[in-house]
Amino acid sequence: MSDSYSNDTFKSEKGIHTDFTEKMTYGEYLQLDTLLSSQKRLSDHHDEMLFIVIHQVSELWLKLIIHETQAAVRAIQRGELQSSFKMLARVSKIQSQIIQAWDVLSTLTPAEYMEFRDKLGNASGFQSYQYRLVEFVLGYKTPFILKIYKKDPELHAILEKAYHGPGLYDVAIQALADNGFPINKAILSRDFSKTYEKDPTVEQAWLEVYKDVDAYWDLYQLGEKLVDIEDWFQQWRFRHMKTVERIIGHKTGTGGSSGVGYLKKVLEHYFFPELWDIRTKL
Ligand code: HEM
Ligand SMILES: N[C@@H](CC(=O)c1ccccc1NC=O)C(=O)O
Repeated sequence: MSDSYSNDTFKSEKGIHTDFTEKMTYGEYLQLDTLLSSQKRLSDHHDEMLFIVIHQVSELWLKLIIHETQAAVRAIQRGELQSSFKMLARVSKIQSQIIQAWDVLSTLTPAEYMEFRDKLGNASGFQSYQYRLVEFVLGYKTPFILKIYKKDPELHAILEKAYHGPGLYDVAIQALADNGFPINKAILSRDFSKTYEKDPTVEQAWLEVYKDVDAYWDLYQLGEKLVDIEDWFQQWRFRHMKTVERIIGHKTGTGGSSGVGYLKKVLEHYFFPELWDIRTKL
């Protein structure tokens, strides 16, 4: 199945190109012309290349995270938990890979960054729509985010769809209900465009799953896959915050936020709260 938000196959009106693939080269298949001519520095500063490449690599990995997570949501909805585990495990591996990028970026000194920072204008990672799609599929819905994309109707529509759709945790909670756990009806039919807030029936269900993992092995595996993803996500947020502090200290962000202060605040958010709360109770 193709991505729900991007054009990801070589297609003509007749369908996927097969005649073309016979004589195709490595570079054509990977569209290296486009990919490798997309690193355009705005300054002639040597280190701006590092800055661009790190961001582009991160965006490519985000693309795969979205592809895998959206497919995992659909698999869980179909009750195919085993197949979702494979995709969610892949997501965690990508997350661990993305985090390594901070070590490379940390070789950029504050003085080097300041030599080209003013060229970035008001652009900021804050505007990364793929990052927002990941937050949305993980269930974090911040109302002011959609407004950023008002001037781009196509992008706005993609984000709006994800904003109003169920997140990974919503389908996991539905799986708990489908397996006989008494989940509050208001949670099952909740407005998905609101960030999830914890509920005692969901906590009770996860508690029972975690107390008897042999009886509920699949649901336990699902819970642990979600904990892995949240754990890595928080590590990414933390490394971003620390790398930013290391490079620009407490300067205000180009996106208009307080900078490090804002990034520390976001760290307080939990995606799957009950899965963390139960640790204290087990
Ligand atoms: C020198 C390197 C970097 C600096 C100084 C930096 C700084 C910042 C700052 C200050 C913010 C807060 C918003 C603002 O006011 O601009 C922010 C947000 C953000 N940055 Fe970076 N950043 C850097 C590298 C990266 C990289 C490599 C990525 C990877 C894609 C990234 C992705 C993001 C995202 C997604 C946000 C939004 C976070 C949220 O709203 O929770 N940043 N960054
Ligand atoms: N917000 C950063 C600028 C920045 O990092 C940035 C600028 C343009 C494209 C991507 C960026 N990366 C992440 O926020 C700053 O305040 O220096």
